[in-house]
Amino acid sequence: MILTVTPNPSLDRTYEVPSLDRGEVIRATGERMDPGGKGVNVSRAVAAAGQRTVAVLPLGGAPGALVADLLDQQGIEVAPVPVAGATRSNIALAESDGVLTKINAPGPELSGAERELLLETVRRQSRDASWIACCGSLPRGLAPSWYAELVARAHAAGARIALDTSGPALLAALRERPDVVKPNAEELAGAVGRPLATVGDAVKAAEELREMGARAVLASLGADGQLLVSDAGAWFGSARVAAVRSNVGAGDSSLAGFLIAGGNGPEALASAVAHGAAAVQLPGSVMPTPGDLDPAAVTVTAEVPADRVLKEPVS
Ligand SMILES: O=P(O)(O)OC[C@@]1(O)O[C@H](CO)[C@@H](O)[C@@H]1O
Repeated sequence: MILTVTPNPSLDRTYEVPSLDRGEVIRATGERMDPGGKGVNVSRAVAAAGQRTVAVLPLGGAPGALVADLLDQQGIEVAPVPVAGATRSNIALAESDGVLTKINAPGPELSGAERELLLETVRRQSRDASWIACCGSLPRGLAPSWYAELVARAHAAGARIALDTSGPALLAALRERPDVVKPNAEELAGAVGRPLATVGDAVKAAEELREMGARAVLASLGADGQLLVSDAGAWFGSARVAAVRSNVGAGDSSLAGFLIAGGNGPEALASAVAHGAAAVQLPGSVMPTPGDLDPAAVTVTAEVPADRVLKEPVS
């Protein structure tokens, strides 16, 4: 079973708009609502692959009830932590030329009792988890060291941890040696405090994260592909993609693909790349089913193209 922990879930609202004109009333041409938050999306992708998953998340207010309903409709097993504050709503504005602007709310503030209940729920649900995926930003009330504490507790209980977060929460958790961390290019650059211009720069940054404590680094480099750097070596994976529809949740789909395939080595990287490529070709944060995957379009190599200049460099 793959357990996911999303301390700051969201009701994801996507509005399709012709274009963004600041200061104007913009009429949306379409809208959709998805249960969101990075760990929630990982659970949706794991469930879409037919594997068992449980999603732990605080839920509160009317948006929280809607998230619970939407997850129920999708057949996702949830271990909810009831909280007094309302679950946030995150807005995505999708322009017809493919540009997507996202507004992520801070989320409710968790009280001391709610924080404890969240940790206790994770502990209770961890028993038959092969992996615990801890994902996304932290809501107010959780210190940047919260993920570090979670990783330490989960390791003590014998579980493996995948961590997808950024900034101080990522840096603080590294010292507890998470089994894999999954930064995107921006998060990787932020963690090492340097720009990334080439694939080789990303490999160096990933190695630095390993020196800081990560056992393995699965880095998503957007249109450029993905990197896996672990004690067994480094691999680079990429896929042919016909047309990008939405990259919301593509990183979460990749992480799910990686964990479903064992969470280690080039086969798991190939599965991560296949899941990420399938997700960007689906609308909103729709997660791919096995029928959406195209493994033949994926290439994984141990000959990392270090000199390749990134299409989307991070300055
Ligand atoms: O604010 P965070 O926690 O960093 O990210 C939240 C979020 O942007 O991540 C998911 C996509 O990865 C969305 O479902 C959700 O809205």
